[in-house]
Amino acid sequence: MEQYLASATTSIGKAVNLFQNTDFYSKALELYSRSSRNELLLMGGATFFTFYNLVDYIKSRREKLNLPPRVGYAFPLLGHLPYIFYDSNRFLDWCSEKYGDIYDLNLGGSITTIAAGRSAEEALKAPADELSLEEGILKDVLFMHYVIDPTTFEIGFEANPPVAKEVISPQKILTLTDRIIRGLNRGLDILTEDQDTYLTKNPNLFLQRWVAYMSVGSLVGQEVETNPIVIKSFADFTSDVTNNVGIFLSTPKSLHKFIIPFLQQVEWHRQVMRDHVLPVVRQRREKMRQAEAAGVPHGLDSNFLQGLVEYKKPDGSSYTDEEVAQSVLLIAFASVHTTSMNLSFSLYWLLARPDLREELEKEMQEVLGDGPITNEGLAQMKFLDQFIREVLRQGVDKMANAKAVMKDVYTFANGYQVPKGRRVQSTNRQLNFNGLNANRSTVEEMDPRMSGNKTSTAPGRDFVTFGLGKHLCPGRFFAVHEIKMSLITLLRRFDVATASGKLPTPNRYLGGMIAQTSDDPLVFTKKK
Ligand code: HEM
Repeated sequence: MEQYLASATTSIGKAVNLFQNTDFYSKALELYSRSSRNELLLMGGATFFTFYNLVDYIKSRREKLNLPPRVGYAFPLLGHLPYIFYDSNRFLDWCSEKYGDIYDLNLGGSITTIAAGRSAEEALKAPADELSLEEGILKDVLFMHYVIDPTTFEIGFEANPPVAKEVISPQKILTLTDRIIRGLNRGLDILTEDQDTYLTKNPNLFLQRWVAYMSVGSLVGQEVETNPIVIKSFADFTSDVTNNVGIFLSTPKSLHKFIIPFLQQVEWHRQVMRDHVLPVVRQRREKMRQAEAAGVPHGLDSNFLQGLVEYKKPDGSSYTDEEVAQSVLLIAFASVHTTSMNLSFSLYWLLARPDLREELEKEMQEVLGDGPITNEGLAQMKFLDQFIREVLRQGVDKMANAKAVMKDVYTFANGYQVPKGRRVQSTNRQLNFNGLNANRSTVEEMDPRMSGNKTSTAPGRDFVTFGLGKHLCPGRFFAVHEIKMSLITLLRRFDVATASGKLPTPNRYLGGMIAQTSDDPLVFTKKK
């Protein structure tokens, strides 16, 4: 044993020496000094995984499965993370070229299967009882089960998808246009404090809140569309959950229960739902009872909350008033961050590429002139749609949609097998850019015209931002509709610029893989 430890220590020592003599070492030091708190926590978390996953690693090597090839050249403890931090585009493109559509990476000791090409499509399309996003991201990474009870999760996965398909279908969203526009104008007035020049130091928070202003009326209902507390809860729920992720990842799971009471804002969100949404659910159900007794239609507006009020479980029963009210938090989770992030990407792309902004403004003038935003006008704005599709394609993670294997073994069509509990991630940016991360990876190369006649809500092999197959995002029509109207409204009402006066970098990558928006402060100056 001692001999083994001595030789292990010597090998680690050699590897460390080797590492210190490489170009990576100076890059790593530079990265460390530039990294944000979240990035460092992410790295810390990954290092902890080394120890957690040791048992799983040894077990999976012993199993007689047709495992995907393991990529070589891993560093001690950090595995392949240094390559991903340093140049994820080149590294992932090289992995695909050398190992094909499926391979295993060591991410700080945690073995993760990376699915590219056809295998990625397969992973994206897999049913949740085989590859589960709920287990792979929501529980494993975001620790959502600390804040969301099992029934609310059930509503999120069983009821929300069919309700969304019904209430925010491509046809139904056209009836929501005026309500969304009212909400976004109201939100803009409130958030810019009606000032002629407004500086936002935290643009992403600004955009999250703005998206909540425009969404609450259409998704929850007109009863709460101007309620500032519901809007704040709807806007902030996701960031209140995700802000704690780095801390959880860097702390052993056995200690989580001690830190939860100090970290979660979530009880406040639950109380808001009880105080402000529960009475709405009760009033609507009462109205429905009265209408049914009188044999007349209830006449209530169709929206997400109403869809859940009316939703019947497979056994014919309904969710309780309280369960329906709490599930609004999961609607906020699915809709606010995703939409505001892509709105943010869009805005920073327009700032980074004045030529694209000019082209969009030209189209706005030609189609809408000084008239109102209409569904007919939006349908004619081809460049806007091409631009948003391209922004959505650019804005995905390089290793994305982490799904946990739920069966004893998940077998891919090419015969490779992945054991239960292992996480499978798909190379979404590569997929979106025809198999190569390197494609259109600079700001200058971003090119909306490459979308041709493909639309921003139609998924495809080269457009997996909304997922693929059974779990394809049913909220995509609503999200794109909101982003389009927000951009037009913002450009019409304000001159938008970075406070620094510099061109921003629209896409950044946390840890080299997770897409992040710019956070350069913005100045909004009212147009006369
Ligand atoms: C740009 C904005 C959005 C993006 C990029 C996005 C992305 C996604 C993705 C990738 C999935 C598939 C997850 C999987 O593979 O299991 C998904 C599912 C889902 N999204 Fe979105 N989403 C957006 C906006 C919205 C909005 C606005 C809503 C609702 C108002 C929504 C509701 C849902 C629901 C309910 C599901 C689950 C579908 C299912 O499991 O069958 N999303 N979304």
